[in-house]
Amino acid sequence: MDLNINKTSPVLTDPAPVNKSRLGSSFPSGRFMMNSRKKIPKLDDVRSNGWLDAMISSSPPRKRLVKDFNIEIAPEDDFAQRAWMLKYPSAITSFAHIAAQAKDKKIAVFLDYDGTLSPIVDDPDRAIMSDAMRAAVKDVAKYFPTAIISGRSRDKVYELVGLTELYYAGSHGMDIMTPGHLNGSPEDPNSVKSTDQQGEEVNLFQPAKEFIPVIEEVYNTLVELTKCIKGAKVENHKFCTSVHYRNVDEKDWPIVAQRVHDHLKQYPRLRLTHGRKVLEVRPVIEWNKGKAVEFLLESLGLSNNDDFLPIFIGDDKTDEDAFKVLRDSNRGFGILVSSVPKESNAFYSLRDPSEVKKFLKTLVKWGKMEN
Ligand SMILES: O=P(O)(O)OC[C@H]1O[C@H](O[C@H]2O[C@H](CO)[C@@H](O)[C@H](O)[C@H]2O)[C@H](O)[C@@H](O)[C@@H]1O
Repeated sequence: MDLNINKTSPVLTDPAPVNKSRLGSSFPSGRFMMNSRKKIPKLDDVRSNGWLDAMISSSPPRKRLVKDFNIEIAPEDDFAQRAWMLKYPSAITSFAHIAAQAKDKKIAVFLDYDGTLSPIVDDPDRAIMSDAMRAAVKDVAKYFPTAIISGRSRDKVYELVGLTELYYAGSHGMDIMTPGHLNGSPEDPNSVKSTDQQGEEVNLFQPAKEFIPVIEEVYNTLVELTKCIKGAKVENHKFCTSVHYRNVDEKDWPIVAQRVHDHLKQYPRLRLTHGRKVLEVRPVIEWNKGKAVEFLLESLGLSNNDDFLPIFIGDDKTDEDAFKVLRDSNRGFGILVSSVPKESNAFYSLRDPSEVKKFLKTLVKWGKMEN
């Protein structure tokens, strides 16, 4: 299949947020928000379409160190933080409320990886989960069906987590593995039988299968296009590809953005989304982490609202799709991992992976009492 025929711009579905304070930009933030009837805009200059601003604001500001006193202060004022915490209360201090919601139901746990189970670090290959976190996740899986849904490739996230007790979905949910005995969706052309690392029969659901060659092609070209930009790193996740700029000098960010945008103009069936200091190239298909949660709930037999309470814990924009599915369908809820105020479709919050671990341990204690 030729995905390379139309020479118009890639379709962007995530409008880039505008950070006016950093660049003094006055461009409207919704400029690239579009529906099928609207004309696809040209992406001629990343400065003028908000994407550069989005790159700058894509990671929470670091805490400021007051050198003389050796103390850290957060850039946000206390009042804003407290107001935000009222809107998104801590899942730890609200645990009694969560337990009350879960009464007579079985909890299903969905976890993001980067920034949730492992702290954000400069080198994506060194985003290692601590042994204590691994033990907490393993314990959770003893009491509750547990799945990891990551932007990374499924193989990579399995390698990092290393627990056989969990379900795994990689590439933002475009690669889902479920146990073979669950039958899968035999009629669905996106479903295939396979075997896992232990040789067990599994079902793979891969709704973006046809994009594998084009993602490979784009990955290879993006590696070439960014190889002379110091600090840039491109990852191939099989169904999507990421261009990291966390370690690129800020003055070179426009070059990264421009090269990625320019290259994608020739791929109308690919879109660009934005994570934490990373640009992500994804197929234009109606699939995301929210759809993956729905798929897993359905295929694992957990979709009856009266019996199951799904919880999704994540830190990034792509996790919002899952939070939204849970909020809109009024079943379960999202927990946003963030130490700074952010608008979210989640109901609760946790500050960082260490609080995620604490929450998971609390969940296990409660699970033990209930079982
Ligand atoms: O859905 P996730 O599991 O959260 O994956 C999202 C992206 O995570 C990784 O990048 C992020 O974490 C890196 C390690 O801490 C960090 O260096 C990078 O700046 C973050 O964007 C992963 O490398 C990406 O490919 C994933 O898409």
